[in-house]
This record gives sequence, structure tokens and C-alpha cells, in this order.
Amino acid sequence: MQIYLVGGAVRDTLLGRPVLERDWVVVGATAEQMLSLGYTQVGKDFPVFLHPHSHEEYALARTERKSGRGYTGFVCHASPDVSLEEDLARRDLTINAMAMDDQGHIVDPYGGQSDLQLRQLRHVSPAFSEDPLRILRVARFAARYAELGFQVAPATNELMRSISASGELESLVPERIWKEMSRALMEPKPQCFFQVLATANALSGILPGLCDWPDTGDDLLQHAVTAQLPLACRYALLSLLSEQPERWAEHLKVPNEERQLAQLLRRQGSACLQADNAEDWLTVLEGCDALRRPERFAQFLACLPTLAVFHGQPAPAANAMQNWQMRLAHIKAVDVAPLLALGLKGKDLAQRIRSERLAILQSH
Ligand SMILES: Nc1ccn([C@@H]2O[C@H](COP(=O)(O)OP(=O)(O)OP(=O)(O)O)[C@@H](O)[C@H]2O)c(=O)n1
Ligand SMILES: [Mg+2]
Repeated sequence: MQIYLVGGAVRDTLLGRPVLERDWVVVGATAEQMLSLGYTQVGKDFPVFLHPHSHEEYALARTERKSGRGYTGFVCHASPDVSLEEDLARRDLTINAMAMDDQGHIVDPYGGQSDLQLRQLRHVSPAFSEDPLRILRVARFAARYAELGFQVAPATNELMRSISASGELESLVPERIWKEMSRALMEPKPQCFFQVLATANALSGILPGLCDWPDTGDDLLQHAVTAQLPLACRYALLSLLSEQPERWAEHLKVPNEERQLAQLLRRQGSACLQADNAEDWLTVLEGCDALRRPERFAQFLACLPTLAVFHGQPAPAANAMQNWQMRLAHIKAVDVAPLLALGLKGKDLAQRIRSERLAILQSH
């Protein structure tokens, strides 16, 4: 059997970028051989194994053909007679369809090295269409490598448009879309992900109601990248572009953390930017449930400078975030025990706590 490094690890090695994850392909072996060597099988549909020590993925060379819509109709053929070239042919992009042997020699039957130089994201063959998720992958690679000058090849663009027109994107499950999109949001140029999808007529299938990607979206995400905001903040800011953000959240099954921050930013963002007295401050802190959810509140605060830019408002003062954290600390310091000792309960107690918090905010 021969073992080759494949996919992203070869691509990133040739680009001189750090390799975070390594995938291997095994030619000329059977599943039984792999098991007898101590590998464990992971893929149910595909013969993929984990190395006994490194736990990296080793896949038997295979060919794939799709015979139906969605994820139902995959015919996978793995056997010792499938060649490396055949395995590479089923892959998405030429830059992902290269292999490296243990001597460091590159196997590159589809022009991956040339496309790395030309900075082209180009499909290997019409088999690209067999997995509509690849449209999202191409868009994500664009977001990652735009800084290096990578663009989608015109023919690949055409192909992606025809996939969009076929309605195949509808077969993508929300979890897979979210996985690609959330990764894309953390790339250096997340706006390119959405631009590429828009050009491929695939944007509205991902973010319902959004057909064209607005210029304001570019500025919004660029600002979020510059501020090094975490995923939840980036998603919350992105959702400002939607007239029906809950529709996005449903469509993508957005996890609660991101979804709730998006709701909070909408409900409390402007009020927080405008608040200038103790009553306003307390109302915002309450509205954000800041005492019980301090981490979420910190993320909310981190979004505010970008939100201000988005609304064409002056950026909050440099110490605005600290001031909010101080206000939170002040209301947290209000001691409930003596009020309980007074025998206060229910509504009376709540009112009394609120007025004490208000008083402490006013005194600072
Ligand atoms: N829908 C897909 C998913 C994966 N691949 C192939 O499988 C390899 C490994 O997939 P994955 O690890 O998901 O992507 P990488 O290219 O390694 O990129 P990343 O840096 O994001 O891991 C890819 O390079 C590509 O050759 C593919 O052709 N089509
Ligand atoms: Mg990989």
C-alpha cells in the first residue's frame, strides 16, 4: 500500500501556510488490512480510518458518483485498484486535488500548482456538482485566501450558478450550512464568502430574503475583523442586514449563543449607544440581563463600535465599554440581604432593589 498526504495539508504546505490538520489517502489497501494494522474505522458510508497513534484520518482511495438528489444517492467505490489519480479526480478544487508522497514529491494531475500560482479557485471536473456544499466551500476558501489574491475561476462561477439554478442547494441541511458559514465568518475576509455566494446566485438559498450582498455588509464585516470579534458578535452584526433575522436563525438552525446575541443587539443596541443617564443605563443593563449573563453582555458591548459605524453614528468613546462594565459592577454591589431582612418580598422587594441600583448609578 502507498500512503499520501492529500487535500488542504498539501495546498497549505505549497502556499507556505501553517498546516492545522492532515488528511491521508491510502492506495492499494483493503479495509481488512487497515484494521489489522490497528486503524479504527470511522466513516460508515466511506472507508475512512483513524491512525492508531496520531488519530489522523486515512481514507482508502475511492471514486464517487451521485445517482440521485440530495445526500441519498451516493455510490462510493473503494478498492485496492482505485488509483491515486482517480481519487484526486473526485475532489472539489484543483488546489485541493494534489497529493504528496513520503519523499515530498507532489502528484498533481489536474493543475493544482499552476492554479496556486494563478490564484484560481477552479473545479477539477463536472463531478464538482455532485456535492452542492462545495459552493459554500469555494466561498469559504475565497474568504480565507482573498488576501493572497485568490479568485473564483470564471468557469467555476458558471458551474456554481447552474447548481444554484437546479435547486440542489435546497438539499443542504442547516447544520452543514451553518458549519461552513460560521467558519467563513472567522476568516480574514468573511465578506468574500457572501460576495461569492451572491455571484453564484446562491446567497438567498443560504440567507433567505437576501439576494444581493450589500456594500454595507462589506464594511460591517471588515470592521468586525479589524476588531477581532468572536463568532457570536460577527453573526449578530451580520444579522443586522436582515429584515427577518429570526428567519435566518430558523433556516440555519443557528446555535443559541449566536442567536440570542443577535436578538440582544437588535433590541438593546441603539438604546445602549444612546443611554446617557442612570435610568437609561439601568434599563439597558436589565434589558441585557447583564447580571445573569455577564459574558454575553461583554460580547454585546464588543459589537457596539461596529453597530455605531453601521448606523452612521459616531463611535462610542474609548472608555465607553469600561464605563458599562463599571455600571454593571455597581449594580452588582447592591446587597439584597438587608432588604430581605426588612421582610420585603415580591414586587416590593424588586422595586426596592431597583431604586437602590438606580441610586448607586446616579451617585457615580
Ligand atoms: N465537499 C468536499 C469536501 C472535501 N473534499 C476533499 O477533501 C479534502 C479534505 O477536506 P477538508 O478537510 O474538509 O478540507 P481542506 O481542503 O483540508 O481544507 P481545511 O483547511 O478547511 O481543512 C479537500 O481538500 C478536498 O480534496 C471535496 O472534494 N469535497
Ligand atoms: Mg482538511
